[in-house]
Amino acid sequence: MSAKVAPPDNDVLWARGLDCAHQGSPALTGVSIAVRDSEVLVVAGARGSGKTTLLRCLSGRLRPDAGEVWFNSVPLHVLAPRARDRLRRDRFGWVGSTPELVPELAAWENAALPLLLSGVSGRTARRTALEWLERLDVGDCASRRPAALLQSERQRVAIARSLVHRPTVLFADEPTAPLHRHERTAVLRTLTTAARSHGITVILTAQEPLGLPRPAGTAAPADRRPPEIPVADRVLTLVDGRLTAGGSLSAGPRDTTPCSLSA
Ligand SMILES: Nc1ncnc2c1ncn2[C@@H]1O[C@H](COP(=O)(O)OP(=O)(O)OP(=O)(O)O)[C@@H](O)[C@H]1O
Repeated sequence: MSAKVAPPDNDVLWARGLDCAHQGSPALTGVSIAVRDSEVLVVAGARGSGKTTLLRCLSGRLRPDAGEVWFNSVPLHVLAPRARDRLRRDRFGWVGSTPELVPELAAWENAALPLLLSGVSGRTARRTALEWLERLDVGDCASRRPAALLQSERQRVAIARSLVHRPTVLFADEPTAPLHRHERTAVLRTLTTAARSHGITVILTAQEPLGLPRPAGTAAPADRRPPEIPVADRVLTLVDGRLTAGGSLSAGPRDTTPCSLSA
């Protein structure tokens, strides 16, 4: 794979022509995407449309069969495994749709892991982890192990862990999937508000219709409209492994579709 052209300066993450197949079945075909610094981007799509595969390729977890992925001026697609792992540890955060916590560690230790692994002192790591657990309404779970927590509490701990080291980019793959419906908006709001206040770029996947903007002209009258919570600056849609909106790398006005989530 060639790596001759660096991405534009204002894009923190940039990919071109991504192809990725699982056991011969194409999951991504010719996907190009440019992610701006500090934006909250939703990648929407039906089940099996390729959202997880795209996030895994963009975050260096999975090497695409073809195409380029750049993080700032670093070509992730040709980076040696050790350098890629270090970059993922220090600059990226990941939270998936099921919480994967270390069973032997308390909630605060799980949340503090990215800091402890990068050499931050135990005391600072603990204090910072506790702040994030409080922010995610699981401060009182700090000393418990994952087995003693509800699934929704475990997921909040996993979200705290994904943000604790203030990553440059947070990859959030359907992060509210294990939560009850009434908890989802609050957690999404906490996640996106925290990311915005720390300048963290977020790429968030959602199944339709979650996260999609209301079609033009179909807004309910203001007095009957549920409260809307700003989630994303932009929404891109994947259909059968192809981006269908806003993913173009060509020059010109960018897609700036705002996105809200009805509570
Ligand atoms: N490890 C794998 N082995 C085989 N096929 C896979 C694997 N991972 C994904 N696929 C297939 O690749 C396609 C895209 O899957 P992917 O998980 O990226 O989609 P998705 O939009 O995230 O779906 P979901 O919302 O269900 O998580 C699907 O057809 C899926 O069945």
